[in-house]
Amino acid sequence: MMTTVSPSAVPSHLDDVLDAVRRRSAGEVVFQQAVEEVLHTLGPVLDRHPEYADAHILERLCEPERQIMFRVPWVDDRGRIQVNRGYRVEFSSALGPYKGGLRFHPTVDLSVIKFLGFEQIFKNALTGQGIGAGKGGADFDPAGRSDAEVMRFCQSFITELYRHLGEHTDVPAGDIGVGGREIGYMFGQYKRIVNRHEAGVLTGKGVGWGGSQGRTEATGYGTVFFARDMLATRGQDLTGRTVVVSGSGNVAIYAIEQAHRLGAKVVACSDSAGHVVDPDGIDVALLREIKEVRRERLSAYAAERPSAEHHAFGSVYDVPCDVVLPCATQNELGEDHAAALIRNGVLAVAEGANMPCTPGAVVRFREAGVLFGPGKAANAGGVATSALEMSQNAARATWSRDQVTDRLESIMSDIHAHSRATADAYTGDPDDYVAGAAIAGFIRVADAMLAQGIV
Ligand SMILES: NC(=O)c1ccc[n+]([C@@H]2O[C@H](COP(=O)([O-])OP(=O)(O)OC[C@H]3O[C@@H](n4cnc5c(N)ncnc54)[C@H](O)[C@@H]3O)[C@@H](O)[C@H]2O)c1
Repeated sequence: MMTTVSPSAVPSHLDDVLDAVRRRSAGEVVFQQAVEEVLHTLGPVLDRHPEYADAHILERLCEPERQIMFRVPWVDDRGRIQVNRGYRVEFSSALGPYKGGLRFHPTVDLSVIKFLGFEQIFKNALTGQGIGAGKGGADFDPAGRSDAEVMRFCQSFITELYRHLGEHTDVPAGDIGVGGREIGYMFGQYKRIVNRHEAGVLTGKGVGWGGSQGRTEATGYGTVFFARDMLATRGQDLTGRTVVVSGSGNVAIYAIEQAHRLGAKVVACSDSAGHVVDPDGIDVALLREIKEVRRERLSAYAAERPSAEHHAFGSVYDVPCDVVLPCATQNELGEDHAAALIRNGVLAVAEGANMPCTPGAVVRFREAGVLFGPGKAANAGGVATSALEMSQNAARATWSRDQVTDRLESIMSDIHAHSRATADAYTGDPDDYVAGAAIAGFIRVADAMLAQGIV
């Protein structure tokens, strides 16, 4: 029998859920952080909708539908046997097939994959498309590995994971360390095993063989559209603004490109070995050549660009700017960084990465009146465009780059408007995008779960 949770009992209900997560997922620090961030925003919605608590929606959402962990053995170029650990956490299929990227990075563990999968639930719901939520990856480090080693790793990884995938079941994409090259190797092995050219099983494919125009650029472009829309609420725009971007991978590169298109100047970006400051504006063609083709460090950028300086120490967030786009990794922007950015007059922060700002940094930005766009909303353009890729695959259709970018722009505007309106309706503060994005995503998933019964 279900218990009835009255509004006055909501805070203790949230505490109970959080306590259970902490107990069951002991030691999974970033997963707990992601759950706490969402749960802290949900009080007002549970007050108004006791049916969600009565149906134990939160208890169910915090427990993945399925967690898969597996051995990934492979042979390196010197003939030595290597063993990595692979993961796929299938969090929620309430809105569609599990959907979310694969991350290949030495820091990957179950906690990291669960935090990313949990975030994906609300982000994917917010896009308004028919996609559930999942995330996966491995503690494999592609840095310094030859193409042949990366191929053998990807083949071994998918030889185990393929049985859990399918265009109606679970559809992975890229994330840190997984780009077009890795998706190609994994798709090839999947096709070989199942003997079907099932284009919709992975997104981020090459444009010539089932990929969508504009998918590579979508996350970075979408983050900049979101920043532009936030600024517009204060009668401001990006023209002539100084921007700092962290990271120099897929999301960062195309955020820089779109920021330049909209009239801003990006003066700094980073990688895990330092950052570059380029007062003339980052040269995107050179950055792409160094990062996407040569796969070198940012120091190579500074060596070839007279206006740029490379800093192996210090932080990219010490560089004065109007807008900051953290596009590297989780918890990379802490309270001290936020304080430095605020001192230097930052107006807006849009998270291209997932959870790059620590909870303390978010509080600082909000208290200082800085516009803050959380990753769930600001970086949803990537997965939204992955869903467009799935639509094209299902229809055996190919859309033009302009069609895809126009759709992306309108999806990002809808996410922005919906997050803002939801924040206003539940907290009375339309600028509270953190609450607005989480609540809007939560309501869509919760309503689907109520309709689908206890599963
Ligand atoms: N690729 C997508 O479509 C997508 C979509 C939504 C969110 N994201 C998120 O965006 C972020 C970046 O993903 P990506 O796809 O660009 O990966 P990527 O591998 O292409 O790039 C990651 C970048 O971050 C840098 N980096 C990693 N750790 C760092 C550190 N500690 N300090 C500074 N730089 C560091 C790397 O050097 C690299 O430049 C991740 O948080 C990812 O989850 C990606």
